Amino acid sequence: MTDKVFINELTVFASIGAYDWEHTIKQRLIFNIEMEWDFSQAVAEDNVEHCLNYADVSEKILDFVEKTPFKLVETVAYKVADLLQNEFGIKKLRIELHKPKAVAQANSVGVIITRE
Ligand SMILES: Nc1nc2c(c(=O)[nH]1)N=C([C@H](O)[C@@H](O)CO)CN2
Repeated sequence: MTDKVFINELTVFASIGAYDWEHTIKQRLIFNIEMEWDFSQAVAEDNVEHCLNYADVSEKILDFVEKTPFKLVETVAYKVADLLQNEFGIKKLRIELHKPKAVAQANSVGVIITRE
């Protein structure tokens, strides 16, 4: 049995880009995240204290990414994965990170990483 908490289309305005001009503006990044979590204790007690609280996870990501300048989307994805594993004890996760409009002919581009 596998239980997962997900967050879809979490949107952050970040200082992100490989080129200097990109750091004179804020650009949109969009996260889709899946995190494995055993629900059994939260369900047994029907208690938010034992769940992986998606509001807390979202707030942590928004705070970190809004405050930190990055060059590559790869770096953002790796650092957010580290943050979630260290702060929340999440063992397995998948992060899909979109940078919309970075390529004019594409809706979005980005990266996908998994941690097992
Ligand atoms: N694999 C990547 N390719 C590119 C990145 C990136 O972060 N990862 N970034 C850029 C530029 O910042 C681009 O988005 C702006 O023109 C180019 N390629």
